[in-house]
Amino acid sequence: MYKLVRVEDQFRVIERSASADAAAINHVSEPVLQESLSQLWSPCTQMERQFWNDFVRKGSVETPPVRRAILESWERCKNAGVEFDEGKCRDFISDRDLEERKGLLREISEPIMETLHQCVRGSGFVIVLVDTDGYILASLGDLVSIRQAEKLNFGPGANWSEHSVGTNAIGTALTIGCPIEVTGAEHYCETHHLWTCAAAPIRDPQGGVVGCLDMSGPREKAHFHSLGITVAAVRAIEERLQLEQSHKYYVSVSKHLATIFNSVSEGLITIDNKGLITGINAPAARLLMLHPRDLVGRSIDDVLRMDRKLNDFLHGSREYSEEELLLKSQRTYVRCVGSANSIISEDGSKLGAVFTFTKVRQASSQPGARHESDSRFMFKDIIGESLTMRDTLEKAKKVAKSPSTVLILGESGTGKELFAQAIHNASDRRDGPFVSVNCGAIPAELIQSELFGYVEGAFTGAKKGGRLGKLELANGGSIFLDEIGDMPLEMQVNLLRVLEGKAIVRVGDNKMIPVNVRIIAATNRSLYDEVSKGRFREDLFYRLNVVAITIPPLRDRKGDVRLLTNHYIETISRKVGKNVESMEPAIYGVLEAYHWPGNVRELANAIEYAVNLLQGEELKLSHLPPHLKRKEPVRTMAEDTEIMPLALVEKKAIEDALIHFGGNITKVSNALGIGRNTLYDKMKKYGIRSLGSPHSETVSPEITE
Ligand SMILES: Nc1ncnc2c1ncn2[C@@H]1O[C@H](COP(=O)(O)OP(=O)(O)OP(=O)(O)O)[C@@H](O)[C@H]1O
Repeated sequence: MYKLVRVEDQFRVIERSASADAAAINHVSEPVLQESLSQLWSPCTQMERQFWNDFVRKGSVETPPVRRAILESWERCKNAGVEFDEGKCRDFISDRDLEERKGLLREISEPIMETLHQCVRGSGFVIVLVDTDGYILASLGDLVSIRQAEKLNFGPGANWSEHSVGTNAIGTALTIGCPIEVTGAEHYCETHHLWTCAAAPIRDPQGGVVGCLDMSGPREKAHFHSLGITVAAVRAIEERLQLEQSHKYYVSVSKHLATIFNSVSEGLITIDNKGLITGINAPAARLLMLHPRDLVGRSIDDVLRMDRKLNDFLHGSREYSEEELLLKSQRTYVRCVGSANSIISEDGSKLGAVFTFTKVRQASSQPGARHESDSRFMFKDIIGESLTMRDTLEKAKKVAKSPSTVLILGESGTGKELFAQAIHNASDRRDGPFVSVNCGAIPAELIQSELFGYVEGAFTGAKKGGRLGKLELANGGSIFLDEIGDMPLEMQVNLLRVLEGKAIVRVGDNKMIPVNVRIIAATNRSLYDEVSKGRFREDLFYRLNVVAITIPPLRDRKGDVRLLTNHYIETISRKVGKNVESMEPAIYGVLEAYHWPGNVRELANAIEYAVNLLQGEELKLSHLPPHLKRKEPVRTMAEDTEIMPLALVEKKAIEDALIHFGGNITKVSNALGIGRNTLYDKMKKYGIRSLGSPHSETVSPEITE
């Protein structure tokens, strides 16, 4: 196979093997070329030249006329000032420009050009691909044709449009937009009269001309099939272009779909008609606590245990819309609301299905319990820059990363739940559920089923199908047990079993169900106190008290009052649609002086009160709740002191010391200035239980001698 290569403005013939690369290129010797040329390329006959002669010399053609398309092309060439006695191309683009123009068209066309060349091999033809402007992008052919082409600069980078080199199949096909063959003296330039060429424009799928394919060779070899072969090759190129465009479109649609798929907050799973998972988005994978990588290609039946209705849908064609269901993967249970839709082909057959679901977020039918709360607070949402708050935040952030159980202590309204959410959201369980339960608000007789769930028929009034408990709902995430100090004693032992065995048994059942839940408990009571009074199990206390975080009351971090005030003025005024432009400076003083028994919650309420009273745009002292401005009555020592019988004072002193030293008898006796035996005697006398078992002083390593 031979090719033309351009060295500056000179073309040279090279030989290129079929598996050509640069190293396999040889220059062709001159005598070999000359011999081949004289054998094949002969001039036109007088007859053939007559019409051309008439036109270029006399300006018109007499009978018999040449083809109309040719004559029109000649007119265009004449008007464009093309020299008929020229024909050697002088218009080239740079190599860089050529490289840039090659692109997809050349990539697609080259194999087809090679096939075409194989078909006409030995007949002296050269196959040429040009772009839409007429610049040759690639050419290949037999030696003689390539040699002949070299004389005309008919090679890559040369412009073969009509206005550059006169009437020729390439330029004319591009101009008229349809296939054409131009032979001998039909060419406008005399030097082209030795040639015959057939060219057809190449169109993209939208019908625009993107280039042209040409087959040129010696005039005597003109064959009425040449144009047909060229057109067939062009169709093959056009089909490849169409395929390429479809592929591109498909890739772009897939990318769009993938983005939509992963942008929605709902869980989304797609399956094919055999039930194999074809896609699963990140929220779905998170809810099921599985990795998408492990799911695609697997049968949905192996991955999920679904309720019967969904199962019927996936294996039949029943509509399934916004129905509540329980999804079970090998790692978790999720109570969801889901819909499923079939993907139907044009012929009505089922191609697969799309299944969407969101986790149930509903208020509990039981007081004090939420099935699941939005764990939307993060550490960054906790306002406070006082030293104590900074220390507390520091500790909580460290704890968040560990898997340990956390006990949050603090007065009401200090932000215990806020911290619990922030800990969950900073832990590696952040993608799992956060379930909040207020143990103090659930009636004792209901707490068991609330936490552990129940099976169908467990008791009168039990729901059909049973119900999941909070611990199961929190599987894979965290459960926030608020007001843990209020949990009934008999329930505490069950919770202890969960902590020890990491499994639950639903009410009315005897099957152990493994659960993987991090417990974050909170209380505003002194659990030491509760333990010593026998109201809280000591063993549970130690299980929960692995890491304790105490949130300081607002009165101990006055520096944060101003920050919180500004925060609440901004958020509350936005919420109620008021505009607070300025504030009487004395407000801060009053707020900082107040003792805030209700902590941050009380402050938020006070600001809400003030903003609601606001008329105009300045927040005034008079808008604050009156009780904030009242001075605390100054009490005398005598008034302040509660008079108690001596025995009670002694009892209280022992209890307080036991709580203070966490039950450490030696420390307590030292602090009270009495011996250990005396301490035991007094504890017995006043009926004070030690924090340890009856036989040992303590049961916990944390409370030792
Ligand atoms: N440091 C803080 N920054 C911002 N908001 C806070 C902060 N502390 C508390 N809050 C807000 O105060 C309110 C009470 O907080 P939270 O419910 O967490 O308190 P709590 O200690 O759990 O109360 P309780 O013991 O009564 O259940 C919430 O609206 C919370 O967003």
